[in-house]
Amino acid sequence: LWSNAADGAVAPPADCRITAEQAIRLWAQHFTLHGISEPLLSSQYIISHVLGEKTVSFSLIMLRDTLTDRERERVWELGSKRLTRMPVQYVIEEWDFRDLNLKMRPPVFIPRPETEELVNLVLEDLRLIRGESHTTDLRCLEVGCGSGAISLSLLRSIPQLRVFALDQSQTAVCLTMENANRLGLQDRLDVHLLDVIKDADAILSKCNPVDFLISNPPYLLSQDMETLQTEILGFEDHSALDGGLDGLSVIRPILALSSKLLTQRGRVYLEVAPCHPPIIQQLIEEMMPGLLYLETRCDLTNRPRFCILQKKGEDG
Ligand SMILES: C[S@@+](CC[C@H](N)C(=O)[O-])C[C@H]1O[C@@H](n2cnc3c(N)ncnc32)[C@H](O)[C@@H]1O
Repeated sequence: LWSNAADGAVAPPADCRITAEQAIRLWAQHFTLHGISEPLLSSQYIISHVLGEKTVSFSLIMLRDTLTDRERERVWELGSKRLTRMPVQYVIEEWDFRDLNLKMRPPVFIPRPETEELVNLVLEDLRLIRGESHTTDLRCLEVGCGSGAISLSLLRSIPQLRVFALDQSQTAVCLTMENANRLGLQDRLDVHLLDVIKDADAILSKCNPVDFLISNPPYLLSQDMETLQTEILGFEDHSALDGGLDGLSVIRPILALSSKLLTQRGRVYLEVAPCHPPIIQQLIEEMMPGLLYLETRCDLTNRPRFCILQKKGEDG
């Protein structure tokens, strides 16, 4: 079953009858043998994808009988890609984020579960501030939109929302637009190729004012980059991850921009590293008189990962 093709990929077996369940087991074993992380899940995602099932409904594929020749070839083709340590999300070119199915393309950052928590937190906070009011329009800026996961989730959940999304990567900008078009959410979204460090004036002229700003910026300390998994280091855009010496190289300009862009009492929602909340709070209290540090929230594993800030009103 594992004869190697000339390019090192695993060749699909000829004349082999194999069920979906057997294929899952076989590939999970093969991944384990080659030190691939999450071998069983990788195998399940690939085979579900090839069979056109939603990534979550693994039990359904157990009911499937023998794979067709085409399906088997495709499984072997995608399995071979995973053997190169390519993340499974890039292998199957799709990933679910909350209730959205998004196209994935290397090296655009793969959305993580913590960011679903960030979106939930924002939706809950907006409900508390605005009540159930559906009449007033809302405007939001997302810095570093990647595949569009955050912006598109917010647009799907809030019908009165208009989003300005920006990213310094052309591939990310294109992928966000492609995902918006696939989901029919493009009419309330403007996506710009802009760098929050270099293009503050352009951002102010295109997106001003906004009711809230949201970002999952690159926040890893450069020294921690080398501890990342081969899957991440070898395939994902490093500028989506590396936040410089103190992890704040993109967060600082976001804060500076916020005080200029936000409407009175407008909010900033940030996903950050666990070491960042007290540093950001101090930065704001000492250097940014227009902003107020409201609170730190923890993720599901109880690590302090989200910061909520507010622009001060005229009365302070
Ligand atoms: C951690 S990823 C988040 C992507 C997406 N929001 C998500 O949560 O899946 C950070 C994103 O910020 C972008 N980025 C990094 N530096 C930036 C900068 N200076 N200006 C604008 N975007 C930046 C990266 O290209 C990347 O897409």
